[in-house]
Amino acid sequence: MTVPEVDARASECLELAVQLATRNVADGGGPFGAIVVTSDGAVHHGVNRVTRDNDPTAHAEVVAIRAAATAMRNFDLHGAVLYTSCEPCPLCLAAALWARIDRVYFAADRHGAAAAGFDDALFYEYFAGNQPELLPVAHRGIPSSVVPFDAWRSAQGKTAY
Ligand SMILES: Nc1nc2[nH]cnc2c(=O)[nH]1
Repeated sequence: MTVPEVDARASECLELAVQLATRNVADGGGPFGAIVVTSDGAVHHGVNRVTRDNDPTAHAEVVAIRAAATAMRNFDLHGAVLYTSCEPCPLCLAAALWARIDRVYFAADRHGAAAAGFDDALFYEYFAGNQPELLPVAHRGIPSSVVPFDAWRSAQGKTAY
């Protein structure tokens, strides 16, 4: 069942994300825009800044999540919604999970991104186990690997996340 007010808000927010994405292309950036609406109703913008900042992690969604967390002075964005011009890539989806965002709405999908030359769909294939050669990852369980976790478990006054 759909809730009309929620759906109206989603369309409006997605339109804004798409406008940010389009404007970002005119400004010399990638064609991605996102907003995070936090639990207090504030709207936090993000656009893709990868090439401008030489930061491969500066995807629109990540930039919006960082802006929201900074403004909220909290790494936990429980109660927030992410609206993005394009389906979050695995990096952006992981950022939303770590931020404890409640829900995600997207406009274009990974196949639209692929048609524009972006590897979002390919990286989903990697995580599905279908493209292992893209990035070989090896486990070497050296004995000291447990030391940081032991330190964490016994740390007093830590901030868990
Ligand atoms: N969803 C999304 N996919 C991307 N692929 C490359 N950059 C981006 C981005 O900023 N957002």
